[in-house]
Amino acid sequence: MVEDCCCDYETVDSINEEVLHPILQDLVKLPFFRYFKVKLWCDCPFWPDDGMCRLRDCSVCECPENEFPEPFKNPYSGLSPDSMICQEGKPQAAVDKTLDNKVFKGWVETDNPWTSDDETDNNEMTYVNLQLNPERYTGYTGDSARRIWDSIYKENCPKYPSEELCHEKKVLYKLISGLHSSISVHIAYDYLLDESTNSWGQNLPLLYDRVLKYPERVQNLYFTYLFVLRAATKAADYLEQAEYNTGNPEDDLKTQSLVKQLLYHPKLRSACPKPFDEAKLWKGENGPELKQEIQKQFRNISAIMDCVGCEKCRLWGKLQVLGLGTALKILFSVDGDNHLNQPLQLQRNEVIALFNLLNRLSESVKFVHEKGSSIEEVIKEQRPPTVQKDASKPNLKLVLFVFPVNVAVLFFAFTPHKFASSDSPAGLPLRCRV
Ligand SMILES: Cc1cc2nc3c(=O)[nH]c(=O)nc-3n(C[C@H](O)[C@H](O)[C@H](O)COP(=O)(O)OP(=O)(O)OC[C@H]3O[C@@H](n4cnc5c(N)ncnc54)[C@H](O)[C@@H]3O)c2cc1C
Repeated sequence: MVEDCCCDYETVDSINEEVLHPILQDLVKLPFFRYFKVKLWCDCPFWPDDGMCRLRDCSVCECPENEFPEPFKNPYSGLSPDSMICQEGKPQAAVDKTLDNKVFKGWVETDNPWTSDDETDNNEMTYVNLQLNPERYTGYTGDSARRIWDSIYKENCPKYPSEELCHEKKVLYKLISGLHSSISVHIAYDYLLDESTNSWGQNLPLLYDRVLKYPERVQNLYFTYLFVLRAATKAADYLEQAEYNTGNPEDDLKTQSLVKQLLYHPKLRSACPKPFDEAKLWKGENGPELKQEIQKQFRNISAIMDCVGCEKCRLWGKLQVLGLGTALKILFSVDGDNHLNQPLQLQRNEVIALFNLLNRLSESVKFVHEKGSSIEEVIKEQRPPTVQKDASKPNLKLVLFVFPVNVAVLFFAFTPHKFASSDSPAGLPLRCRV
């Protein structure tokens, strides 16, 4: 069984491959799920942006005006001619959020207590076509990337959950770790293998080194997938009735039908009816305070996304953290005061983030499942020779082991009288036996 969940790994793999993955792949290509509204401007509240991305691939290609759906647009402010071309990292103002209310039946501007995004800040928002900006290797690495992950784990969800850590905090840790695994899997799946020829492909050693080598990271990936899946199925009635209006009636009908197929699929409903049991959380005496605390930590993580120093990583980081925040909002509506009877209200962007996150996790689970069993053999063949042990370099472990032994030998060797023993066989001094 996936820990804390209600399904086993084999079932997850089979429903993912047979049901969820194919539907999600079609769904995210449709206009409704293709466009994500995001503030790409990096206004990090914690550190100035010092992260430099090496590749052109880390900048986001924004949408030309004629591309994104009519009902998504602000009728009062046209796009500047600048936004007609594919830009590198220039945020454009092109969004009017008030249209959400008209386009999406029953969708209002509700705050999400789990995230820090200020959606009313329309002037800085831009639409991005996710299909043009795949999540893949960008070259973002080094101190800036490391600092983001470190601060997420150290300050907002402890890295190694100890036995005393309460169940709810472990859940937060596992969600972040699962998301981190999924990001690494996507880097490995679509990697720049040769910069000079611009050739892209799978990097299996990286998949192994960053994810598969650590069973806990794989477990957390499956956990996060089931958690988000549970949120989507819990909100099935709401999501089924929503109006997916982008001004393309044919595509919009298809969107609604695929959402329904996904959430009510008989195989999913019978094999894994409740992927995660949220009712077990916040049960202790201090449940409400704990919820407030964890909400605050998650909001912090959401704010840290503004510090990601590579635009495309920031886009996907923001989207996926919003997706997780949406799952948390659905499962633990609505705020820290336990207003459980409040009707669920989601923003369009939250639903877009939820399904795109589900799709990312589904892709990661599929790739991990496909490569998991055979990977050790494969990477042995693929590892470049430089990775193999270099005989000219000392092996640190061996040095650390041999050094004290050598010292001991020398010590015995040069103090024969003290350690010579009459009981040693053949009267040899003890040093000879060493
Ligand atoms: C929000 C965000 C989005 C990013 N998106 C991209 C992207 O789209 N493309 C891209 O090329 N790079 C992206 N990066 C950078 C990428 O995640 C790595 O930071 C980078 O590739 C350097 O990797 P690393 O080997 O140093 O380890 P990192 O992945 O940076 O990990 C740092 C440390 O965290 C721990 N750790 C690693 N994985 C897990 C896990 N699953 N669970 C728990 N602990 C773990 C390990 O101790 C590891 O040493 C993103 C970074 C962030 C913060």
